[in-house]
Amino acid sequence: MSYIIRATDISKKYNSNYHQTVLKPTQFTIKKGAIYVIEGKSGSGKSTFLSILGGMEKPTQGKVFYKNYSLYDLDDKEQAKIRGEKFGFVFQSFQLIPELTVKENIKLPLQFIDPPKNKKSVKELAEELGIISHLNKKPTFLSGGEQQRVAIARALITSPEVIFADEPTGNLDQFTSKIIVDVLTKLCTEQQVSLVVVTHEKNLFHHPHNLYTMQDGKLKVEFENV
Ligand SMILES: Nc1ncnc2c1ncn2[C@@H]1O[C@H](COP(=O)(O)OP(=O)(O)OP(=O)(O)O)[C@@H](O)[C@H]1O
Repeated sequence: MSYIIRATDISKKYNSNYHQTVLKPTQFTIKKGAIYVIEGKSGSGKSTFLSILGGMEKPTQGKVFYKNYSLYDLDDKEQAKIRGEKFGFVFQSFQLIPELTVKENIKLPLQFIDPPKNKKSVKELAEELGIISHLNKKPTFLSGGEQQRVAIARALITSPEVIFADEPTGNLDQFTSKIIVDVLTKLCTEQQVSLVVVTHEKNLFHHPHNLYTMQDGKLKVEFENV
């Protein structure tokens, strides 16, 4: 199989605002280890698109296939299993649990899934991400960039096949943003994890294999290499 995820003719209208087509009919394929960067203005539909691909928002029309499975035709439990075991998520707001230590935050997704094969240990990931000295601290004692590293470790701990990152540098200064993008793309490339990133700042990405712009719900291909 040449893809991990394939979306066919997906489009989206929200029930609360049915006259607006937030995502116009779109085809999209995610291949192993490839990097996809999607840029666009606020409100153009990027997060909606990412949520549909990541199994979090059912499209109004069209299908999303994870391998041979039509994701939204599976029952809730099966969908949750694929999201938990095969996908990782990184958000603008980090979404760490303040009451837990860094180590506990990183390990959290493992509680909900079958033990993954070839999993890296918390220590290995923390070393690669430069947060080893913070493992026993609570996240609020860390800088924004450090918290996002913790979130990246949490996304990678399950050995996912795809990471979906929604504005991962949206809360970070320019210098820290660059470091976060570099570490995220390096780890995904090394581990052959596909990466789909929504951003306002495409210039942070030096070597995306594929670049798109979203404009009023229409996805435009800038270039595709993989
Ligand atoms: N749950 C929802 N219900 C109704 N409308 C929504 C919902 N979520 C998003 N929208 C609308 O869909 C459009 C696209 O929103 P979306 O969040 O996908 O854009 P975006 O490009 O990611 O924006 P941003 O960069 O600000 O996050 C916007 O007009 C938004 O108001």
